[in-house]
Amino acid sequence: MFIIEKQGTEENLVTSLYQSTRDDQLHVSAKQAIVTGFAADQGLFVLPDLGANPFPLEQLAEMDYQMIAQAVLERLLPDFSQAEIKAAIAAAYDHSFSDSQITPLQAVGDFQVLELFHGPTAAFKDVGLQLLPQLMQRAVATNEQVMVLAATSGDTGTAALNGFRNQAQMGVSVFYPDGGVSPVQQRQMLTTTGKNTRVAAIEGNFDDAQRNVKQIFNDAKVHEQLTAGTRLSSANSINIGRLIPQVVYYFSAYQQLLEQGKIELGDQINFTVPTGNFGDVLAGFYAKQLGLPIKKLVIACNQNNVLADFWQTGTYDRNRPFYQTLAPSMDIQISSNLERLLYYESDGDTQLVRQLMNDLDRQGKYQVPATLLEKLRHDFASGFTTDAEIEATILQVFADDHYLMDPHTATGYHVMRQYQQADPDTPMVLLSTASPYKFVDAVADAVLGKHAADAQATTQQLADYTNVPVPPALQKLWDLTPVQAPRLQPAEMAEWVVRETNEVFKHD
Ligand SMILES: N[C@@H](CCOP(=O)(O)O)C(=O)O
Repeated sequence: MFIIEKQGTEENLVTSLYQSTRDDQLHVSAKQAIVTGFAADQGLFVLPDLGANPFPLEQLAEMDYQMIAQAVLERLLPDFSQAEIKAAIAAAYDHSFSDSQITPLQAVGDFQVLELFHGPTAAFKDVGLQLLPQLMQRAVATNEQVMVLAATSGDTGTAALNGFRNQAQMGVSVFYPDGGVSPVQQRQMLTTTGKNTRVAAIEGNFDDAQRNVKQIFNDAKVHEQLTAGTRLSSANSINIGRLIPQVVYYFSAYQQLLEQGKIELGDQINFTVPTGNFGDVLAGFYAKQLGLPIKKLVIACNQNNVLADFWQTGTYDRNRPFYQTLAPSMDIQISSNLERLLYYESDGDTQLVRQLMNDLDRQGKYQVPATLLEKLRHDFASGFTTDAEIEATILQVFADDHYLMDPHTATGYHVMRQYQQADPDTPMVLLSTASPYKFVDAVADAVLGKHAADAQATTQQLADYTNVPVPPALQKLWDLTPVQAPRLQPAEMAEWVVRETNEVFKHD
């Protein structure tokens, strides 16, 4: 079916094709999948056989981050040449991360934290969004231009703006829920500007923003009004080019555990992953399919615990109250990437996936067959953390281990400890998704019992008290002048995209 094999030449002659999760006849190449972002039938692009060409695990101990990335991308993006992948990786990671390991693994007390926040915007999204523009640049036709849309609950927005800012042939438009992101996240977005960047606040939550962005991709009227040669794509993890770079840090974590002598090659390990849109934890599933010895991926939700309930009951039901929590980047009820997992765990049953997604659209819920639920439970466990537990966790971990966690990482920590009661012996890695200074109010409330009226003052107080350094990008935030973001109704987004996209590309 799909041949994923190197031919020994610089040119990658592979013919594998991506397809939609909802239609096995809708085929595209990896490059098309990245430039398009989202399938025409509203499905997500998937490479059907992830395990066809396993990662060379026996070589992992000798690899640095860039080499691991090369091996992962060659397997998952088969129509990119080795040279294209190498150049994209170098451009993405050689200078923009403050740690040479890119995603360093820290031992904290009796557990390991994979720190994913050493990129330019201090969140894990940088890992994908430093590389996606480089991949897109090598995939887009020379006579075309791409406006990349991002719905954000805080972190994706800034990382997308930073990654795509001033990239030739590309623009980026970000939609964030008004009042639904932290003050630091908002300021980051409003100060990360370039001539091809646009930001708008929307009246609604992340799900409203994401739903409308998805509609815009396949809105014929929008496409008719765009300047000729303009395409739309996505900076969210629905874009396979955003998700695949995240697979790399699972291998990197394993490599660092080997290097530190904490495991031997072949040992199974667990990961706990705070997740909202399901991209981060799905990347772990991809790593497992490529051969990484992962026993369990533990999904950590905040009070918006639709995923935890799903794993409990087999029913995904978004008909429930939407909470604004202390972990706002995970304030999401429609976890888009779960669709990809349903595709893989049902052995590529596109008809079933289409049916479930139709149920979700029409009734706001779906139920999976018992056999599928069993498979999901085999690979994943789940749990959730309330705001009160997030605060208590931040305080406790700081008091016990002098490690300062952001609220999303604390969400993960709490669920990780619950899970470890059932499996205390398998080595566990907790993914830390963002710098605590992106959520200073919540972190200061937990550690200091209060926060100041403005986030800059709180940042200083927290840094003085904890001695944990503020990432440079967040330190200089307060010297920059924010732009004013328009406030849109979700129904106004399409018209705004047309107008701003044509404006961005009018001189190209
Ligand atoms: N949590 C994100 C929003 C959606 O996630 P993504 O991984 O699909 O971009 C955010 O903080 O913006």
